[in-house]
Amino acid sequence: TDHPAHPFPHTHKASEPVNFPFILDDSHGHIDTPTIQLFESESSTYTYLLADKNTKEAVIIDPVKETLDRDVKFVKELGLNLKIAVNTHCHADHVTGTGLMKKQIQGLKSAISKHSGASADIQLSEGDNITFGKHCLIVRETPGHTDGCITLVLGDKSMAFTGDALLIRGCGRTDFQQGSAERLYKSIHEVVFKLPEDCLLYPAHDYKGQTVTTVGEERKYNPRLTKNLEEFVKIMDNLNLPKPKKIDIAVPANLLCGLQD
Ligand SMILES: N[C@@H](CCC(=O)N[C@@H](CSS)C(=O)NCC(=O)O)C(=O)O
Repeated sequence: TDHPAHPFPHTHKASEPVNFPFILDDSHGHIDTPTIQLFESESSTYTYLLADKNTKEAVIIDPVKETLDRDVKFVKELGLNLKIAVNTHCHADHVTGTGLMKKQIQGLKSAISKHSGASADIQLSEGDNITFGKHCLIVRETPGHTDGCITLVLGDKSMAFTGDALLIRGCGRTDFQQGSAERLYKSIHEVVFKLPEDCLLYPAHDYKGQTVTTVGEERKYNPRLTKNLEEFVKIMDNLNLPKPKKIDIAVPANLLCGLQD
């Protein structure tokens, strides 16, 4: 395919969120795993499409209802066999595109953590594998932003999709949906920060145009998670963020795969 290669090492210099597909660089050994990072601008959500180049089996992470047509078009244009649409948690700020996507793509199954309280074809638990071709995503439970938050780690640990647990130089808020700053701190330090230093981390959101980070960078520069637990809890208790605008629509809808009228 003629999608531009993602630059390595990344620089975080982009002033606008990347809104074009990229294929991972040969040197990272993933030339046969096309990975596409897509952006939904209203909720600043990243959706990821990963595929095995040979078998064309694919997985989509965190699709958004508003960008359903775009994502389905990508799947069709790339000739992918999209097997699983996985949500990293029950989102509070946007409605998932999973339920509607299932209606358009035959055989597509939805997946979410069993701790999310949401309905899906597959209820995921710690250590489960989501396979696509010769690749797999390993489910790691990273609660704290919500009870049912998961981080999806590529089998060789070269990249991980952190949902709202770890954001670039930030983290998910912990003031609703069973949020707990203590649990989030433990999840990040005991799961995400234990991944290899150069493991690429892809979040579910970014509000500043940043697209990717690494474990090493976040361990060193994350302004919240480099603090001790007590200071972290204080920071999280004082974020004073306004409630997500769509929370009252999004949460009930996402408990039903985004299909509530
Ligand atoms: N303004 C947005 C919501 C922004 C927000 O609260 N983001 C969440 C993740 S989506 S629930 C978050 O955890 N933010 C952490 C942070 O430090 O910004 C809207 O109205 O939807």
